[in-house]
Amino acid sequence: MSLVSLDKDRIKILLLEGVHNSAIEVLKQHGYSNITALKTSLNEDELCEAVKDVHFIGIRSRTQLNARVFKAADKLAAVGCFCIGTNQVDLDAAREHGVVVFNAPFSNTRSVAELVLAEIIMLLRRIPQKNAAAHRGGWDKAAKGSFEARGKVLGIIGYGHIGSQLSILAEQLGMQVRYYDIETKLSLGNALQVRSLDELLAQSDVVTLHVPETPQTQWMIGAKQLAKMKPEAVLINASRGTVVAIDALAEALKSGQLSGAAIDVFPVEPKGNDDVFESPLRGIDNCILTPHIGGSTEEAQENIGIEVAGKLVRYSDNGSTLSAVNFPEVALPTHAGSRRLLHIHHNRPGMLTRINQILAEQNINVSGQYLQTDSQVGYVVIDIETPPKSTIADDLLIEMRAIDGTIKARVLY
Ligand SMILES: NC(=O)C1=CN([C@@H]2O[C@H](COP(=O)(O)OP(=O)(O)OC[C@H]3O[C@@H](n4cnc5c(N)ncnc54)[C@H](O)[C@@H]3O)[C@@H](O)[C@H]2O)C=CC1
Ligand SMILES: O=C(O)CCC(=O)C(=O)O
Repeated sequence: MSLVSLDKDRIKILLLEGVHNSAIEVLKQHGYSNITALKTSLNEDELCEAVKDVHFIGIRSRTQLNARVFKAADKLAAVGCFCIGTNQVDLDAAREHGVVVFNAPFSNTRSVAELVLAEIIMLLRRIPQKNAAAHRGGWDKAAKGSFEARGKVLGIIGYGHIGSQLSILAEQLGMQVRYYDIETKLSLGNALQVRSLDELLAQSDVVTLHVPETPQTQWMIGAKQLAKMKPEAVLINASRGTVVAIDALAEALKSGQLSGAAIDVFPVEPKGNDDVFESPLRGIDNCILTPHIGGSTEEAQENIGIEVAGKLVRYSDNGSTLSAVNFPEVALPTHAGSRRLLHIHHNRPGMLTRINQILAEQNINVSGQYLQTDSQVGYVVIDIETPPKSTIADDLLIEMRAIDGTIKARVLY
């Protein structure tokens, strides 16, 4: 019996935060049946307990996978982020533990762009406050302060997959698009890139944020930036909760400095649907609050489930790391007729020599070898020809694990 490779039904998979059923279907189609799926995220202590025997974990944006969690997860091979953002994962800690992290870089982008487009119209027409008044028995039919989107300036911060799709949709409405991005970008349609954030804030009737969470984007919109926006402009944030200083925004909305806002993401978000949502923005009528649902459509979630589960399957079955966000990328053919060993190590001189020495000493016939490195990590995949039922791959693995500098080594099913 194999010592170190696992039959597929013993490979444990933990899915959190209501990952779509499409993911479970893909995993099952490929023979993975040992799946636990939970609707909520888990806190740090719960995670440290839950990940102990887990080989693959699937999360969305809420679950924080930090260094302590990776330390507790000694069997973990890969993380699937069933979303775009990977800021909730300590990617360096994952790599140091030989854990590959995947995400779904495009599948929910259209959903976010559509929601933002709808919010632009709602905010320019002052629908949030009129809606709130009507619910209280009020009747505010005045046109004052309500505008068409046509001809207005939309300022997009972050012209990536979401920002650029929104740009096209907004032009269909007759909006003039300006954007600010730290990179030089291809402007779509008639959009214009501006040179600074301040320039964008000063020109725009609507400002919308589509940047990742990074040290540079943290609190990039605070009281100072809000003061630079046009009087009565509106602000939309469906990127990350740490990008906008919420207290400053609440002030700007209450004082009428901004005419409205739509916020989908918050510095602290509830763990699951049953938890209470706390925010200084609660109760402010001219603010649309949504529970981080920019990407929550049936279409997006189904596609993300298929995409990320597919990446986990390819890594588990083949060792393929194509499109990993923290790891050297290797696209691998299937390995029918051979056993495949994976060796993940600190990128230092001599590692490949040591691995090949072991293979030579054992007189192993290598039918394929693949190596990819980044500044920190080396990833070697070796296909060997062995007689059926031979345990030679397992013996080799034990020797390879003993090489100084090894982070993780395994033999594939
Ligand atoms: N509310 C929701 O449910 C969702 C939120 N998101 C968030 O939206 C973000 C953006 O998504 P994508 O457009 O797909 O990402 P992307 O990576 O395609 O685009 C991000 C853009 O921001 C730019 N950027 C980075 N730092 C910047 C800075 N300091 N100033 C200006 N521009 C900067 C980049 O150069 C890039 O063009 C994600 O990172 C995620 O955090 C994504 C999907 C769903
Ligand atoms: O739908 C989710 O859980 C998170 C969406 C998101 O923020 C992302 O894809 O980065």
